[in-house]
Amino acid sequence: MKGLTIRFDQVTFSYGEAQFLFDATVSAGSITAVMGPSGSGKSTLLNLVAGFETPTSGRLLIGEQDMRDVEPAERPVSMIFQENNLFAHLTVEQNIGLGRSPSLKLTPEDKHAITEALEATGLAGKQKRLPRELSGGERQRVAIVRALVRQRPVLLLDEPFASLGPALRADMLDEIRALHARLNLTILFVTHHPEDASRLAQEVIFLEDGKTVAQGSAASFFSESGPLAFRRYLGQVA
Ligand SMILES: Nc1ncnc2c1ncn2[C@@H]1O[C@H](COP(=O)(O)OP(=O)(O)OP(=O)(O)O)[C@@H](O)[C@H]1O
Repeated sequence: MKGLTIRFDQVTFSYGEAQFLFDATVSAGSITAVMGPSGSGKSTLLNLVAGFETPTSGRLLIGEQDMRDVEPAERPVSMIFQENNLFAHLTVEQNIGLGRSPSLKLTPEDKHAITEALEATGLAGKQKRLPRELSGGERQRVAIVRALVRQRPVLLLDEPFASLGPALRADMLDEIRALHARLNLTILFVTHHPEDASRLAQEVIFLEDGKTVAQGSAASFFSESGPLAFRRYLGQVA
């Protein structure tokens, strides 16, 4: 699998009064943190990539393809949310199986891929459990496995580890990094935690008031010459 470039070419959108203008490029195979104050539009940006919302104007490209008429299910994208990623009445195995086949008609090849993914992520032995019989961290791990067996080149993470404690969050970030090294996906992740962004991200996109106001390497963002708006957000300058 190979990650794809995501391009926001003057993409506009609105929720009533809330107006958005996104202009940014996410390089193929990179890990990019999407940061900004609460309400600045981070989830909205991800929802546009996933196709849950449609731009009013401008173009959104994944790879070379304009996503205008491409349904969410057809997009080369998987998304993981903060919580409620899993169906409560389905087992771990079935929840992951949905990543391969929405009707759960699984081929031997699908089953093999699922078993392999369960083993690679330390979930082997738990495949018959229901989500409520797992810890919060394990549930998110199942959501990650389901996204991975889908084999889509773009992975969107909307604060997926926000409800986990710091040590577990750090472990999960390390897992994401390992998966990225193995699969070379394009990963776009929303976080409120600067330490998570500096731990995982190569690039940062910073939003304010519904706009992409700065973009650059994580190294430059977290240096003293980082964008002023970002440093203000971090509380490093008045
Ligand atoms: N479905 C919706 N209908 C109407 N307004 C919405 C909807 N979703 C989001 N908004 C508004 O759009 C703006 C941006 O919301 P969004 O969730 O993208 O921000 P965010 O940066 O992800 O915030 P947070 O960090 O708090 O999760 C907010 O003003 C929000 O109230």
